[in-house]
Amino acid sequence: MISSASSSSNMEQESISFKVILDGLILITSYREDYDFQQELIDYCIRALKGEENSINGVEELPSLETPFFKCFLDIPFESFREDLIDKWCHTPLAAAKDASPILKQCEDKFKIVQLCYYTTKGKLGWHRDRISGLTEEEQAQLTSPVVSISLGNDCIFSYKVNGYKDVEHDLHLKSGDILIFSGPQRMMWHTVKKVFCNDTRPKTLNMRGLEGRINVTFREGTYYPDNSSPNVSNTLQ
Ligand SMILES: O=C(O)CCC(=O)C(=O)O
Ligand SMILES: [Fe+2]
Repeated sequence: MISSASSSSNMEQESISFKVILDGLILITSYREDYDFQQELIDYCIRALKGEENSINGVEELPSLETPFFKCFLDIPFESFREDLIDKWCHTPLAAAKDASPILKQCEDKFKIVQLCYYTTKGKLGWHRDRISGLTEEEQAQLTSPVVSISLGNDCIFSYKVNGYKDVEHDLHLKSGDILIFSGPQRMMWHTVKKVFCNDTRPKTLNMRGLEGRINVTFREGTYYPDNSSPNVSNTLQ
């Protein structure tokens, strides 16, 4: 069952509205309409993706994954990402969501990594859970710390399963400016990016510097670790 709520904040966003999709799974939609706010993050991400952003590309050799349909920096240290953007896009929405979600409030924030991915309009991401490298299976299973995931540019279909890989799937249509938070009981849910829509789904006022696809930024506890236990999964991240 989906419940909606909103919360006031004294930051740039006057009111943050969100849907509690499930305990621990929250969708914030109120950043959608503020195009200047989105553009600032888009500009920063595109500079980083093109190797022009010193705070990210200048620090060290960052591992990246690249296919014709996908480019991803998996391992950006949290402290290298611009601090004001972390406040605006991670801490502020998370604090507002915590006010409405007691389960999220109980989850400890442990942000260490930013993952920045660009999907072309043919890009996809296979079914996976956001496991963290360096942890045992038991430790993975106990993860509850929030993952804050931002969509920018074209729309996509993000699908998830609540009770394991064999469960039924649910689709979410994510739009530019949406923030999805998963944590607590949903921290290890299976999820996928099924489809990225073509160019005309993004707001025309947003400038993607000629890129036609979608950007995803996630703030998370650790570096992604491939999910080898998934049966018949073609996972772009592996
Ligand atoms: O692009 C998205 O919305 C989700 C990406 C994702 O699941 C991941 O990078 O682990
Ligand atoms: Fe993921």
